[in-house]
Amino acid sequence: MEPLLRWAAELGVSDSPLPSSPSAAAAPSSSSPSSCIGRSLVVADFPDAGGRGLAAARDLRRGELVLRVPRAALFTSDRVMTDDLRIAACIGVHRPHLTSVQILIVCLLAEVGKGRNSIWYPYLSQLPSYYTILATFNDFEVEALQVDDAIWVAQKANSSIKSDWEDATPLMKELEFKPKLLMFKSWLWAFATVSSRTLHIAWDEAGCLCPVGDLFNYAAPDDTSFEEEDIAEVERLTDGGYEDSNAYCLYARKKYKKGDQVLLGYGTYTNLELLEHYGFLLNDNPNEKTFIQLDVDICSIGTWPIDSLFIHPNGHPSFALLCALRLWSTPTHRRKAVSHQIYSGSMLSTENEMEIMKWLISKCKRTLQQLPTTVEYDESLLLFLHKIQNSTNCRTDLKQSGFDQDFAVFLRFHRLELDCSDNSILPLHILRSLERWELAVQWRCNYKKTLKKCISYSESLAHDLLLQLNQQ
Ligand SMILES: C[S@@+](CC[C@H](N)C(=O)[O-])C[C@H]1O[C@@H](n2cnc3c(N)ncnc32)[C@H](O)[C@@H]1O
Repeated sequence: MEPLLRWAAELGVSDSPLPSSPSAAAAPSSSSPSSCIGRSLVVADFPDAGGRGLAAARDLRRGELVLRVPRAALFTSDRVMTDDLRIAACIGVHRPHLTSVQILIVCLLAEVGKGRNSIWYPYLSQLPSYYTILATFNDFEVEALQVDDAIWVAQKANSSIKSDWEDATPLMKELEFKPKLLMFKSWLWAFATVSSRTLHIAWDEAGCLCPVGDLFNYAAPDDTSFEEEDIAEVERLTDGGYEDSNAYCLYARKKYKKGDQVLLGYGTYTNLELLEHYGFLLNDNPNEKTFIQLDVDICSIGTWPIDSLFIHPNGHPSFALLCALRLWSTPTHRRKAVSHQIYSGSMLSTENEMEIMKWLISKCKRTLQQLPTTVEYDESLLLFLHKIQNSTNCRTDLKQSGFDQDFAVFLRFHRLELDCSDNSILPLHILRSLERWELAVQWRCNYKKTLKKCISYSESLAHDLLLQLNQQ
């Protein structure tokens, strides 16, 4: 990490507030030219929240500038092409048939191919060696998602990246990439790097790679994290962006105590989207949306977009889903008469609301029954998967777990014998597959928990409605 921080300092990356800021004068001069950070941020490990990340080196105020990355340090395709005219010439010929993301990936792989001769080497050598985005899931791991929609998203992600790779291969051959860099595996690695680490810039849809700035881990944007009393007009409400000062500027979105992890809000993603683009998910994601299979007549009944028809993490149906169900459960000849009431979000009648709750209960129960495993099973499997990844004696741990059958299927998929030798540590590719399997189980388990919450919520509401009916 030190070579990266030194290299970044030479390029002007800095976590020091601008000299005009009063706190700059007051802050101790702890950073040295050998590192671009140390005054506001330090690199730290957060095993339960993203692994390597950035911690506050001192108490940070909300809205404070915490990192400036000048344009000279941003990895963009135009920068690579300005520095390497051969790459620029080849890309120029193929550009009309390629997207900006494909071009950035080719530029990234071209620089990786230069090894130590690349001016980006200190940065490239600190990039993760593997990723867990959905497109990297093998068939076993995709199957473990269990829910058709999620399986479809994973398969589509993989096939679309494969097709991008095929389209860009003639260009990479023209650039005389080494055989290893021409492989789909390398393309997938570069795609995942771009997907999970780029920041938005106005002049390139693919975004930019931002050395050191891409060490911030993610927290779901959640308005409740804002402390009203801290809001001053001059303070920033965004995480950051490319500014007139020709630098990417990143700000603290809230107050941090020294040692806290400083987090960025990458956007409002559901867990499936987080998994698809970033390769992780949050058990407590305020932006999670749980979709259930809805008949066409429900989906098309009103003007609500299909992606607004979902269940919230607390089990409540979304406003649009509730409205759509109210309309759908109204006899056709009465729909026009009640549409004003429906669109304003009002309940139509106790009977109508009861019917909807009963429908939700039965729909969620049927969905859960059709899935091959229960929440309880998934929870124990998660404990086992966690344990086995850290195991120094997998045979014993396996025997005690009760998951030997599942593990046998997993190993058979990888063409490995079940008979792990005594105190063997599992091979690296198996450990990585276990990590992705765990993510798939975590995703489906959260999905099922939300359906169970929806059942409880609907049952309790139906119970209250029944009491109201009886009192009438
Ligand atoms: C921009 S990088 C952040 C730095 C990264 N941890 C590293 O070591 O380079 C984004 C990646 O960090 C990980 N990550 C970020 N936030 C996370 C979180 N809250 N939980 C788990 N992983 C997270 C994911 O792998 C994600 O794709």
